[in-house]
Amino acid sequence: MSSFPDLAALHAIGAAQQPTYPDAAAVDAAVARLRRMPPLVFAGECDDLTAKMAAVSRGEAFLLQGGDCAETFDGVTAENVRNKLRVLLQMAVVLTYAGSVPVVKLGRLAGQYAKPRSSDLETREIDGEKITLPAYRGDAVNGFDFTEASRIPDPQRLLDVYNSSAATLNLVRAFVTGGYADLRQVHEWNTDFVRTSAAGQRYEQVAAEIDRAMSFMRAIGADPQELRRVDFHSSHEALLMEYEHAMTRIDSRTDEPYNVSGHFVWIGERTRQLDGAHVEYFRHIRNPIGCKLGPTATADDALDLAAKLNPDNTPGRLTFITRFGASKIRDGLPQLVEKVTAEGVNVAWVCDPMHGNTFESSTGYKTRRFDDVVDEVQGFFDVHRSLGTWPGGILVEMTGDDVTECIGGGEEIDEAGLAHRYESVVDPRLNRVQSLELAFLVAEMLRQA
Ligand SMILES: O=C[C@H](O)[C@H](O)COP(=O)(O)O
Ligand SMILES: C=C(OP(=O)(O)O)C(=O)O
Repeated sequence: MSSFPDLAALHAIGAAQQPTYPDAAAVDAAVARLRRMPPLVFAGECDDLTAKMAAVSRGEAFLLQGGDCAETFDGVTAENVRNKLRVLLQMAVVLTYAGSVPVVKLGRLAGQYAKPRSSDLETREIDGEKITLPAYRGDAVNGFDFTEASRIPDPQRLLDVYNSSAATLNLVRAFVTGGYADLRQVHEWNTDFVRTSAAGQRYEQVAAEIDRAMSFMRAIGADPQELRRVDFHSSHEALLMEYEHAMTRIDSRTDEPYNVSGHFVWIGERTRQLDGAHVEYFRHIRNPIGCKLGPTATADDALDLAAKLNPDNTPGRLTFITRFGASKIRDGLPQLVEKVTAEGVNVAWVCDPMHGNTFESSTGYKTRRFDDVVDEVQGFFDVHRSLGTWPGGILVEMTGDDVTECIGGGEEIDEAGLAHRYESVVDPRLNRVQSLELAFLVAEMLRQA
């Protein structure tokens, strides 16, 4: 493999979805500062996750990847991080217990601050006048406020991404190793609000069964450490060349480059061009990586990407995250899986049931139907079952709060109800009850798989 390219070489190739910074000297200063910062994750931890993803690709484990569509700097609070983690832990318990499968837990957090956009511009009508400004590209790039000043890309934000990710990851590490993720807390994660929902009551039954199993284990003198903590890793879309390149370090053990801003990083649907800068960057780093595949991806695209991103065919290195949309997955996915499998390519298949199912409600909100999300996951399981391959996991945009951003679910949120608490700055997330409901439905699919 050729040597790790410098930033200028990547830009010369052409990187899609990058901001245009007005002040090049300020960008250089931010990048130089980032290059001196300590890593947020260790290369050895990334290797551990690669081994876990290899188990996923072999059909021995299931991936649960979840978190906000776009993290915000204001959202870095203990309450917000804990709420998100709590729902992810609940979902993992449901999948592990009801689905009877080991679950690899991966937060879409501590780095998910940059967003690709369909359009470079956003137009709003204010006091009868149409105003057009640069689109919001995530807190890593510019501000959400709809003002000219706020929408100017500011490289100082790259340092804010580092600091916010460090704070989040620090708290997550404390939660998952410091007792909060102890399985004896399984009831505590079921907050009052969720407990009163149908999914919460179902969860309570699972929690009671786990309690009984643990009492039994204690009675026979077994109290394994694995019950007191969980392995939890971080992930984000590695979109911004300046940030991701500056956060890449040569591992002292192996002399290989690793992205040390997150354990798992992925290439988005809009930046997976085979000859583009993102694929070029990703082929050099040694982290476990993902690549989104949408409805326009062909089986040959998937094979070409696998050959370039994982030439040694290392198990666990590459995950294909498919995001077709509920109406397209049953027609589109089989040819990809069939050909990739026939060629003996090692990948984990993961379903993102969010990004192919977005539409604008009559009330003007970007939303998704809970039923479409479930239907896409069901289609994903159906396709894999018919081909004898393993449906390796799900990637969901979710939050630990009671937002009203997706339509449907047991709470029956309707289009009018979206206005009640719509907080996402880009795409709609499942709220905590919808997330738990989805976990029960997927556990059922897993049981049948
Ligand atoms: O999260 C994914 C993308 O960034 C998002 O769907 C793009 O949204 P847009 O079409 O509103 O730009
Ligand atoms: C942008 C995203 O998805 P996609 O690249 O699949 O559109 C995302 O997961 O945030």
